[in-house]
Amino acid sequence: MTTNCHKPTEEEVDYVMAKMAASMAESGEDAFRKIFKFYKRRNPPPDLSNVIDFSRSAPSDQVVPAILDVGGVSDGEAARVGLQPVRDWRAFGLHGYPGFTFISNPFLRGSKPFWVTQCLKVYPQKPNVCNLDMHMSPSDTEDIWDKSVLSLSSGSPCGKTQAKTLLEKLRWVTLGYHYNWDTKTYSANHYTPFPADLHSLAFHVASACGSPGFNAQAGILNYYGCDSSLGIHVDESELAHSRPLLSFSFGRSAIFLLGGSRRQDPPTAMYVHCGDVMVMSGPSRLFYHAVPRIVAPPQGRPVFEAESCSPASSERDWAACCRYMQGSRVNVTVRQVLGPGQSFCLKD
Ligand SMILES: O=C(O)CCC(=O)C(=O)O
Ligand SMILES: [Fe+2]
Repeated sequence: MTTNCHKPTEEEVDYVMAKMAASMAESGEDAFRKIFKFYKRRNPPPDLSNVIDFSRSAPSDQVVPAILDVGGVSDGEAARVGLQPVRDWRAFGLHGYPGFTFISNPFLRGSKPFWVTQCLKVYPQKPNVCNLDMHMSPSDTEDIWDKSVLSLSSGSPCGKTQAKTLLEKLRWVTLGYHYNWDTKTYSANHYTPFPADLHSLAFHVASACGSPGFNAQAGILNYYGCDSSLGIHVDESELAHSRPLLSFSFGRSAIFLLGGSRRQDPPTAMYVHCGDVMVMSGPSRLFYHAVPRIVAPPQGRPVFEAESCSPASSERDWAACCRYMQGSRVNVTVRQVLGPGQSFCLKD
C-alpha cells in the first residue's frame, strides 16, 4: 500500500527541533513553567477543577491505593508521635509516579496542635538556623515566638495593615545538617542535633511506607504567607538519594505540582491540606516539584476544626498559633543526607 505521507528527512527533523528549542528559549517556558504560572495567576484566578484532592478521591485511573507496611509500626508507636494506626491511613500512589505516596492526614484528632506548636515555637529557636539570622544579630533572633506572640495580628489573616512580627517574617528554618542556600550543599561542620520528636515521626512514617531505618538528618521548614509560592526544583543536595524525602504540611492548603525527572515534564497538580504527608522515594525522590499557590480555606472555616486546644501548650499560645495559621502554611521536609557508609568530602 502506498500513502502520500512523507517521512521527514533528518534535516527537516533537525529544523523542527531547532525551531521548538528556539521558541522555548525565547519564552523561557516549558510545560512545567506554563502550568506553574497558570496556578500562580491572581487575575483571573485559575480553574482548580483538575487539581487532585486526595481528601475526597477514590482510586481511579490516576490515583491508586498505596501498599503500606502495616506491621512496620505498632499502634502504640504511631500514637506516640500523634499518628493513627497505619491500617487506618488513607494512602495513595499516583500512576506514572513510582515511589510517590500521599497520605491524607494520618494524624490523630487533636495531635496536630503539638506539631504546629513545635514548628512555630520550638524549631525556630537556636541552635537551629533561620532566614532572619542572615541579617539580624543572634540576640535579635532569639525568642522569635515570645517577641511575636502578643502582637500577632488578630485582624484579617492576609491583610497588610500592621507591622509584621518576627514570626510573620520567618520564611525558613533549617534543622540538623543546615542547608546552605548559596552553595546548595550540606557540610559536616554545620550541624546541630536533629529534634528527636521529628526524627521519630519521620522514622515511623518512612517505615510504614517501606523504608525502615530512616535516619532524619536534615530538615527544612518553609513558612508560607497567603501569596507565597515555591519555585520549580528538585532536592538533590542530599547524598542518600536512595532514602525517601518526607513532607509534612500544616495550616492553609496549597497546590503542589509534581513533575518528572526532566525539568520540562508536565506536572500533576494536587491539593495538600493541613496534616497531609507526602513521601517521595524511588524514582520520585528526584522528581521536579513546586508550590505555585496557597489556597484560602472555604469562607469562615478555621484551619483547625475541632482541634481547638493543645495539652502541650497554654491556651494563649495555642490561640496565637491558630491566628497565625489562619493566614499561613508551614511545610516540613525531612531528609536523610548520608546513606550507610557515606561521608562528606574532607574539604567540608
Ligand atoms: O511546601 C512544600 O510542599 C514543598 C517544600 C519543598 O519542596 C522543599 O522544601 O524542598
Ligand atoms: Fe522540594
